Amino acid sequence: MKDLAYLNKFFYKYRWRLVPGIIFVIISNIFGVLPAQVVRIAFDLVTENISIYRLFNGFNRQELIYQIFGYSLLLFGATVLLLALLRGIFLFFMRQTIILMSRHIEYDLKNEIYQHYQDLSMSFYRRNNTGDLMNRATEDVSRVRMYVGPAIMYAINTVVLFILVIVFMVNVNLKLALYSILPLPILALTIYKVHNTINLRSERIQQQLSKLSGFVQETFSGVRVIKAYGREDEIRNKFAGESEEYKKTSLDLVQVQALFYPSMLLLIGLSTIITIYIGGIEVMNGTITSGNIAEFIVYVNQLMFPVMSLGWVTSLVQRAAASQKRINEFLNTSPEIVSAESSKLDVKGHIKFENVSFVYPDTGIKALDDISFEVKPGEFLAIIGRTGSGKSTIANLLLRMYDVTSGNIFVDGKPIKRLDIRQYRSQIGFVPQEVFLFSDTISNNIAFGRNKTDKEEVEQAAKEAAVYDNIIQFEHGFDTLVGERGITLSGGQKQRISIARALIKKPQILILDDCLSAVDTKTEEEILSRLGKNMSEKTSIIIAHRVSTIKNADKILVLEDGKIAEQGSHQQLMAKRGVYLNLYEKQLLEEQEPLG
Ligand SMILES: Nc1ncnc2c1ncn2[C@@H]1O[C@H](COP(=O)(O)OP(=O)(O)OP(=O)(O)O)[C@@H](O)[C@H]1O
Repeated sequence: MKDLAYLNKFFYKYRWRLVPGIIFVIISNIFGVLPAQVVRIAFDLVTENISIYRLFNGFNRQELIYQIFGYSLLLFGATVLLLALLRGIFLFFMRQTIILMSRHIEYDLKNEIYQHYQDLSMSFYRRNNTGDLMNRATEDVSRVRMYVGPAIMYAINTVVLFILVIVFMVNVNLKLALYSILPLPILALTIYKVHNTINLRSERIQQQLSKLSGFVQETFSGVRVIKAYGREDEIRNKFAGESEEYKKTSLDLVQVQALFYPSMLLLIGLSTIITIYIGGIEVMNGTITSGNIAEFIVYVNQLMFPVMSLGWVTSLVQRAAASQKRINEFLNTSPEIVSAESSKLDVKGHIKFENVSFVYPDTGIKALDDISFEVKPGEFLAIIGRTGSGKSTIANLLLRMYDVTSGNIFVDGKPIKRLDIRQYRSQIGFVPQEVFLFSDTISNNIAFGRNKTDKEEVEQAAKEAAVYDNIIQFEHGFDTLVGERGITLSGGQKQRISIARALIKKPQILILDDCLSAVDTKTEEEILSRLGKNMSEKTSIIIAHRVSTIKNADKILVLEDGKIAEQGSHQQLMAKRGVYLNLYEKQLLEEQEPLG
């Protein structure tokens, strides 16, 4: 429950909705209880008037009495209607204040979580899966909303109505009051238990549904592999199995729900019978009137809803507390990478790694071991090495996705930790190994890193990435949608669009992480020669597998198991006749083999 205390700040923020909301609840309940008294008076009037009417049997006054009687009944009916109308109006206001407040809190909380997610570092995203992140920001927030809205509203409603009704009941007759509310605690407890079972089973359905949709999503994304391997039947059977499980859990839920209403009606009926029975005895004893029985029946029925909601509210609060706990877990996670506040930053592009070692915190893998190198503005650094040798890790550290385990990284002579991270990253153009394009137009994908871009800039960037000719061949050109809602691009096209996205930023430091692998050698040369012109004053770092890509680099780092095996220019490394030459000769052989 203490987890829910986090939400108190929102109650304070929206106090001018909450306080009037509570007042409206009280007023609406007063109008809800008063009709019972009107019913009692009307009932007593009926019994009295019937005897008077009979007394005047045979007199012409009887007709007059009949008329007066009719008018008074009409008046009572109209009063009940008016009270119901007033109650309705205040119920409307109650919802307009409290439920509206809950929607505002839901909005604030979602934004707060999303904002916090964005500040968290890469290791957080490695530790937690996307489904879980999404659930906490959506599903859990919805549950919390049920607490700040409906649960609070019905809880106040229940308390107010209870106090009012019990006071009225006890005023009439204490004994009858005690008897008629006797089954209510059993009703509250039953509803609480049943609700818990319903929630438990609903959750199981929800889990099974997520499993089912996850399965369907994966099989549709991997439909090519399924078809190519002829596994349609197996997949269909697996789907049928999962669906069967879903059906079973759904049927379980229906079973409890089917029991819910009949058992509730039974308990309500029981209360009414007790009221009539005990009330009848009291009427015979002359302690109450028959109108009081009618009044009590209205009270008992009025109490049903709050009693039912008591069980419901309790389970809502419990679920909200569990959800808020999960939300707090993430909100209390502080970002591992903390940006330094600094004045305006103009990156020149001088990078220095000094004895840098790095161990991935989540796996404990030592990816870099005592790495030292330097790149000056205007230089072209290439990193080459076998898969898993630590090349992408250098890019990760340079972008400060992680902090080094030991050693130092300097940018323009300053430790990287002392830079304002946002300003620094805004001056880096990074093309990751795994291309990611948003489900948006090609133009918006290219312009992603800039606040404002014009058409010419986008086109220019596309030309520099040698993808312009491909794009204009599409029916909608730069407005072509890519991804799920649009066309599927080839691997090479995707890579080049993501290069254009980095180039449009006119970065001071450009990092290309093995992003020319799906591009043919001719296009690769075209891209590299344009880069050479554009990046003449700036720093370029290219991670590659092919020696041909990096031959013209000012400096080449050859990585082996996280260590620098060799470094120097192509000529220097060839002359060394070591790892680099070995790699070069192997690749040359591979290229010639198909010909030979
Ligand atoms: N996010 C991560 N969390 C934990 N370990 C990682 C992570 N990324 C990489 N590693 C590990 O660190 C080592 C170096 O990986 P890295 O991605 O830097 O290699 P690479 O040289 O870029 O390989 P490739 O050429 O295949 O892209 C590998 O052993 C890898 O398993």
